[in-house]
Amino acid sequence: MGDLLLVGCGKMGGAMLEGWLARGLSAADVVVAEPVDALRPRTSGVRAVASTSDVAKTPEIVVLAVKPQSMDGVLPDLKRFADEGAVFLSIAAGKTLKYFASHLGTTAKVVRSMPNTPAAVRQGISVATAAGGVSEAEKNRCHQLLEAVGQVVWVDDEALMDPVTALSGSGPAYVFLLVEAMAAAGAKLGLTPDMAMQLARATVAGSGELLKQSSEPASQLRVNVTSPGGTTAEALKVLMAADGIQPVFDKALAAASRRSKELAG
Ligand SMILES: NC(=O)C1=CN([C@@H]2O[C@H](COP(=O)(O)OP(=O)(O)OC[C@H]3O[C@@H](n4cnc5c(N)ncnc54)[C@H](O)[C@@H]3O)[C@@H](O)[C@H]2O)C=CC1
Ligand SMILES: O=C(O)[C@@H]1CCC=N1
Repeated sequence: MGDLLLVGCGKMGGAMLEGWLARGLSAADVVVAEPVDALRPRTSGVRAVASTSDVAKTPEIVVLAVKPQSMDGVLPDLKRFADEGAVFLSIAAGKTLKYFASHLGTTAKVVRSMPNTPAAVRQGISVATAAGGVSEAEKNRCHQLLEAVGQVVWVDDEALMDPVTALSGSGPAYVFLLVEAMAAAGAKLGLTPDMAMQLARATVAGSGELLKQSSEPASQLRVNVTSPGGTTAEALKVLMAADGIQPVFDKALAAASRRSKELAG
């Protein structure tokens, strides 16, 4: 996949690095810039430095995995790599291609993407969009990096990245909250908290695997659980009421999408 500089080795950067190494990217081809000593990889053979200013050689690809709020601080030192033709793959929420052009130069080759944390177990999904100057071969290189940790979808319309971020980028958090909420509700009905959490966790994980393996749509998998006149139907009357789960998700995703736009900065 060529030589690569990973800027930021936190939750997402670290997960992606593991995926790349597992996929056969040579450790000798990766440099990680991460100011937090404890987060710098130690065992993989990857070279790690505290700051991008310690990196002299222009990498083929620079993966930007710092918080959107840290981006202004990292880009000035990286502009020298943009000037030398490096391709930038950003995973930062909100940060637009226009933003990168204003900091790295209008000819900078930038791909904006949005992965999600199931990348840590190579079950992620990323959506990506490329600036005009990025060649098909360069897009392919970015595709390979994202594909090492899950599925990849490309879009031409960058405006879709805000709803994408709200749905799949932030989405794992909604699913984990669902586990917490189901466990809490089970405990209120008399289960011990431990047992309620065990049941909720296994139910969501198992349902996810069923969804993954089945060719049936989610709506049919739901129907398959719902015996006429049975227990599920009673619960779904509550969840699918006009004031049930849909308006809550509508509001939640709209809020996340709005925040993604605000982070454009
Ligand atoms: N956590 C998630 O679920 C997802 C996060 N993202 C995006 O990924 C990016 C990283 O997010 P997380 O991994 O969650 O955050 P994080 O805080 O775990 O990782 C960011 C890392 O960047 C490092 N950093 C800060 N300044 C730096 C600098 N000057 N040079 C090099 N490294 C520096 C920090 O020490 C930290 O380890 C964000 O832009 C976020 O929007 C995208 C998709 C999902
Ligand atoms: O919460 C955030 O801003 C990041 C982007 C998507 C998931 N986590």
